[in-house]
Amino acid sequence: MAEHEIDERTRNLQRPATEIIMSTHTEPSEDLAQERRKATFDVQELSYVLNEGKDLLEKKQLFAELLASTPWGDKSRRYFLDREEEYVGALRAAFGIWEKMKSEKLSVEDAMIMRTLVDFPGGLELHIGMFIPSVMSQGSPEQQAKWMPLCTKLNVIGTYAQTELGHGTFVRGLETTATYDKETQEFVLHSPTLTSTKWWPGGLGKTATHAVVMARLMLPDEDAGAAGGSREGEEEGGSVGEGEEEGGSGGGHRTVVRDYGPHGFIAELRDLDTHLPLPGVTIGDIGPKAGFNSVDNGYLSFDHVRIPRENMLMRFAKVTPNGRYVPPPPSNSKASYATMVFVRADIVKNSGSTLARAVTIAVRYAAVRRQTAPAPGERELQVLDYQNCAATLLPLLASSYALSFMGAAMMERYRAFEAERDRGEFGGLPELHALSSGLKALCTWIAADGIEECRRTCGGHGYSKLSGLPTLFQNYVQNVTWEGDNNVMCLQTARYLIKALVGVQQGKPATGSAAYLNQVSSELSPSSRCPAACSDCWAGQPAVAAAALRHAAARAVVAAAETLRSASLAASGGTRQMVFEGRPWNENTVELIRAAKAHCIYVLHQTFLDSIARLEAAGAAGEVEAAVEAGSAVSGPTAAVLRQLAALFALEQLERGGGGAALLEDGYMSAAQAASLRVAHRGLLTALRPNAVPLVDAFAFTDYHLNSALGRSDGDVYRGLLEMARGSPLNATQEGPAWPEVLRPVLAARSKL
Ligand SMILES: Cc1cc2nc3c(=O)[nH]c(=O)nc-3n(C[C@H](O)[C@H](O)[C@H](O)COP(=O)(O)OP(=O)(O)OC[C@H]3O[C@@H](n4cnc5c(N)ncnc54)[C@H](O)[C@@H]3O)c2cc1C
Repeated sequence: MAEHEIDERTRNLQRPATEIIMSTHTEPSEDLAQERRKATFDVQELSYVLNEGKDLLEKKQLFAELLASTPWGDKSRRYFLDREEEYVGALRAAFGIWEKMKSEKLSVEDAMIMRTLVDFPGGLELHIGMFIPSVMSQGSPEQQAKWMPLCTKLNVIGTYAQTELGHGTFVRGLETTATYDKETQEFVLHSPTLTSTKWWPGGLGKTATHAVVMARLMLPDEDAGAAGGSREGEEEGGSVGEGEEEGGSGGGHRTVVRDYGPHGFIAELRDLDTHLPLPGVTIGDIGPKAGFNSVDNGYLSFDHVRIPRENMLMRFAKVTPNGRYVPPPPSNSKASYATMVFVRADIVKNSGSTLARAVTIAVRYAAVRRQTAPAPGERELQVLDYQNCAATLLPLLASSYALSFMGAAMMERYRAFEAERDRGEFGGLPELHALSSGLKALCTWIAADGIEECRRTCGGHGYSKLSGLPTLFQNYVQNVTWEGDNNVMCLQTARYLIKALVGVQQGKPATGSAAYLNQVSSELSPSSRCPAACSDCWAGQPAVAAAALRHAAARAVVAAAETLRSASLAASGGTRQMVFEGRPWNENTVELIRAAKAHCIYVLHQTFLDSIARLEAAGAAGEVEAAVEAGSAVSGPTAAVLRQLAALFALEQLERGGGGAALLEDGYMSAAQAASLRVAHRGLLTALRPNAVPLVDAFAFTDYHLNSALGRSDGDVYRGLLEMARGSPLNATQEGPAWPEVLRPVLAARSKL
């Protein structure tokens, strides 16, 4: 930098101007410290609840320090990487964790914590998240014995290739085929159309050596061949395929095959020494995406590629050496439902912590960001004190708590189900499956939309990647699509709810989260009215808001069922039988999705209230200290704040989420009650404001995990921005990379003017 000397006269001239500025200047760190002094509850106590106890919380903090000191875990350049660097860096991080796991004998759970903290999704995601689980859940004992050691030693890297260019949601429509050759006891994998090209699988582009490929199983149909024709509509296969051998004439021989639908096959894609694609395999990266660019999502097609018979995953369905199909036992569908429930419960769990990260960043920043002095000479206001900012951030804070409690409850329910399953009981599975599907959708919608709202509330600095929010959103938003598009997920829940309602009407009680449908006739009777007598009731009596959400859910389910019933009339030939497919279903999906959402909102709120009651009851019992450290108890002041959050969550759904409008239309709520609900909502914003920063602190995210200039726990946001910006590759030289060849020639022209 050029020498810059300042003489004393210049300094003296300027000094009074600085004094004017400093008279109203504030230190962000001091603002944040001041916010923390306002807490009305024990932050640490709540941190233990949100982090599953003191031990786990301390472990996370220790891991964060350890990871920050590794070259592959260092995040200082994270926001400046180009695509290639991101891809390589994310893989290095994944291998780094894998090495640590071995060298320090860490558990899988520890490695998963590290993976969350490093927060660098890479080419190994699908190996861990889908390939290994597929081998474990769908592979026979022999297949597990063969593939698992290779997987855990990283001798092979796998992915899961289901989605194709032409099909995702409709799995039965996949076009990749696996045709059995009895003579060689091999399957021939083939992509017969452009649209059968596999598209999207993570790690497929440049990392994976193997994939579990979902392909339509085609077996020779001996009977049809002998008869010289095809047999349509038979049980297992569903449809019958018929084809001429490649080349047409082939000695005049015709192969007749039966289509048994999609099955999983392990296919080797790349040579293990050279990493080049094997003959007949076309493979590559699908290019840049809205986010998640450190992952090499890929494309793949097969040109008559042979794999051994043993590579079909055969824990359930089997193909014998002579090409006979052995169908899966009925327990197969239950097992695969159970796996889906687990994955979706995990997504629900992550939705809470992801939204909480965004809210932590935005609330801390809004508490130190000051704009607009109320009067000349006064300090500008913290933007969190503007009601519009509070009205955005505090309900999102409430949602992050609602989602976190829901995630913990879903996991608990899944574990309870596992115990039942081990006793051979599957009765609770349909309800759990329906619930996890709808909650997957609702929670990921709330989280994804919430992150973006947090970003907008941070003004200009929220648009900077250094805030952490753009990357968080870009990487998270895919959750509304993958593992089942959210609308399609809601439709699964709606189907369950309507069937449960029909069951109730036929005298079969609904159970679990849908049990409220048992009282649907009294709930929706003309005399059923909202009990809120004043605005204080909405905020202070949890049962009032809970009743309103329950009524909204019951009304939405009944409305969807009535719509479907009348649409079904024509399709069912006037029998009044519900039709759960085809036009009656497809032309009414808006009402059906609405019903699923209303149900899940009710469940989220109810779970929030139940969790608080349980924590408070444990806090009032003996052995409190141990229970608090285990994260299973809170004291009265903490429970009181949590109840305010639960109330705000409910009122937000009623006031802004559309639930209230439905209740007005229904006649359950009067115009006066709607007005008092609004007053109560605004009152809760004021009541929760002093605890805003303590409540985000309770999530106890480390600065390493947040990687945000705006979310720093010390509040020193402007220094944070400057420090991080200095790392920009554009700042590597003072004149910048365009100077020599682009800028200089243009600017040099000025001397010729
Ligand atoms: C980041 C990312 C990673 C992925 N990773 C993998 C992977 O590793 N392996 C893999 O195999 N796949 C992967 N996928 C693919 C993913 O699973 C699918 O994109 C997803 O299941 C949605 O299917 P689709 O793309 O066919 O959407 P579509 O089904 O085409 O959806 C388009 C629209 O139609 C609506 N719709 C579709 N069907 C219905 C219906 N029956 N009723 C009502 N509405 C309907 C949807 O709601 C949506 O609005 C990934 C996708 C993404 C974005």
